[in-house]
Amino acid sequence: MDNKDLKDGDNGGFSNMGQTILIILIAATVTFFIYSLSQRLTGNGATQELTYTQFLSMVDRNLVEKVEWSDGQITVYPKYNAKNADGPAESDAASKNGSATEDLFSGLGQRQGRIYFVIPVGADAEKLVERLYLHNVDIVKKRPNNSGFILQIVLSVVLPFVLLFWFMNWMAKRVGGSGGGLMGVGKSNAKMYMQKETGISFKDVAGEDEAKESLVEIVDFLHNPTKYTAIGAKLPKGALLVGPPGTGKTLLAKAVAGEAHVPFYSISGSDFVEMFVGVGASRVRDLFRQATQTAPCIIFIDEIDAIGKSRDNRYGGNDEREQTLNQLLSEMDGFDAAKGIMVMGATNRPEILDPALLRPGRFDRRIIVEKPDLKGRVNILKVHAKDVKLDETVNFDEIALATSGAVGADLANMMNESAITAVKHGREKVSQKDLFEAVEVVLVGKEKKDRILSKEERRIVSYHEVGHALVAAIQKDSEPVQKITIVPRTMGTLGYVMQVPEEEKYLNTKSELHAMIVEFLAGRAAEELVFETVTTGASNDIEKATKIARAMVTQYGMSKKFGLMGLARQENMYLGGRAVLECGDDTATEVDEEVSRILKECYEESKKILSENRYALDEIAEFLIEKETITGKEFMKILSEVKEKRKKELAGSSVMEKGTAETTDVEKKATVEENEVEKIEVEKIEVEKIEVEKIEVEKKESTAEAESTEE
Ligand SMILES: Nc1ncnc2c1ncn2[C@@H]1O[C@H](COP(=O)(O)OP(=O)(O)OP(=O)(O)O)[C@@H](O)[C@H]1O
Ligand SMILES: [Zn+2]
Repeated sequence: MDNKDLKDGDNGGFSNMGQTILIILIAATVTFFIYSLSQRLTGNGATQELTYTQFLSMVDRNLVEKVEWSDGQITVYPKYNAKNADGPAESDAASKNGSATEDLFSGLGQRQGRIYFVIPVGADAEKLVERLYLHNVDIVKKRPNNSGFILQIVLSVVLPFVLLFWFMNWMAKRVGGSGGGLMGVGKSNAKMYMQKETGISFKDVAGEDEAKESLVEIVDFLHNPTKYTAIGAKLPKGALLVGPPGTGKTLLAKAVAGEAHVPFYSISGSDFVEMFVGVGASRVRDLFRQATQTAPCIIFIDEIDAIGKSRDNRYGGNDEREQTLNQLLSEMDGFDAAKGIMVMGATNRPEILDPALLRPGRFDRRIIVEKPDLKGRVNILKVHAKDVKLDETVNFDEIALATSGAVGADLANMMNESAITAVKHGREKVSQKDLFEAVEVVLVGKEKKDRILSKEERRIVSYHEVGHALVAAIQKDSEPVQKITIVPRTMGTLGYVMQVPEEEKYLNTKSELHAMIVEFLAGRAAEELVFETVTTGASNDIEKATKIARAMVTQYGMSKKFGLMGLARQENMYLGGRAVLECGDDTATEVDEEVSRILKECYEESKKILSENRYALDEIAEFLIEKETITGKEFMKILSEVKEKRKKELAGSSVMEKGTAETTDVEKKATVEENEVEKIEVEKIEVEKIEVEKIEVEKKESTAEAESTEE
């Protein structure tokens, strides 16, 4: 610790010394330069001295137009082009004289009218006036004028300092911005930025009502710290904003500063960690020193986990980072909260923070900033639509339904994309269609028109996607299909099915999860069924299906084998991290077996649904190959037409017998399996019909989870 402090001091000392010398050198140069410039402008360049005798001689020769008389001196304005203008008499006089005045004049040429002379006034002022009258010289009596003098002062003294100040600021920014040259070492203002007024209020943050509620208190305390101290309350020093990326943590911190009308200091945790040992700590010190000067204020440290990682080395120790963290802790202990300094940190990995950071008197308030729910998303869209022109088709509820899981940053992005799309199509207002297009752009990327698939590939992709859609349409617990497309997108998908829930779900039943897996695997099932071969296109589907199956077994207590036993710990919950198994090796093997069993079962179910509906699969897939994109409505229409046709065909042929036999077979198998599955099977035929109608009616309530599948 001591060692570190010494080092910091050295760093600071060196850079301060260097800076001082540099300042003096630059100031001297600039002063000299500007002084000589100002001399030229205001003085000798335009004014020449004349002896009194020379002046009298000029007057006598009628070469003077006007004099300005101000205390103690006379400024002489010679006649413009005096030599030629005043006729032969003067000319004669001049040539006869041949004096110094003459020389002076001849050198002045055309410019002489603009040159004036300063001479001290002699004692015989009265006589001089008489003489001037005699020669028709205008006399202007002037009050002493200081403007020239003031200008000179401004130019030679003030300006250099202004310039210097500006220059230093610029240097500091430049040096700091590039990661700290020698001069920037130890200066926190490099990457930190300060806003006197953020101009952001709680109104600009939508859908985070709980977070805002807890922050209102902080605003009040910044407004009026004495109210709290008077009663003996200990003021909070720090608050930690915790939540997934893009949920508006930075925005909330700015809103607190904006509401309280206090300055906002912002720095990112990763900026503290430099390659020079000691720099981070010195930055922290600097930051707090500056903040103390402008208290009340807010210090916002984004990604605080970069410095605040636990010091127990479990996550990899780092001397520099520990020093920085120690400095931060001691600064937080050191300042007087009554001054109104509030330190706000943001992180999406709260579990790795050093417990010391979370102790009372430090970041003892934890404010959870969640992903927005349906209502929150609607409100966020509204906030960002403030300056966007919308037409009457726009319905934010629909968009919000289609974007479950999206955070504020995504929605802000979508709003902007939709406006760009509208412009691209030459429209003046954003329509619902533009918004949906934007949703897709954000979720799966832009259309990739230059990717040409071979004919066979297009067929495979088409069957794969229709496989997903068909299973979704037929299963009881699936979400309605909004759109099917085989236009490749920039984020790697060759086609996808977009589905829209009818309402926001906060809980999933076991049978819904089961239906999801069946649906994810349906793409691959269609490939195998039709082409008798499989492709790499299902990798994403398989990953998602496996994740759900694993969670069912290890986290949701949904497997018969393990029942309610919790077998995994969620890591990085805000970053969508994996669940880490917490069990013995033998159990882990059994978990894998169980997961594999579920997947196999679901895959078989998928294949069964598709083979039972093979006629529909073929027809819709062919239609999609031709059209590239079909809407959910079109899809449902074809599906019911095809079914109708099929029914008639079957009624008139003996094929019916075979079909029935197949179904019965599979149903028998299902009975052995879990209850829900059985129920679904039995109900399926009636449900299918009802579902189709229901979905058609409710199609207007579209939107949602685009299910991107890698094919
Ligand atoms: N609740 C919200 N209301 C309105 N806009 C939001 C909201 N959340 C996010 N945004 C928009 O998203 C942008 C990014 O949000 P912000 O940077 O605050 O997120 P963050 O949680 O700090 O993310 P990160 O963890 O990546 O730093 C904001 O500038 C804002 O435009
Ligand atoms: Zn797929």
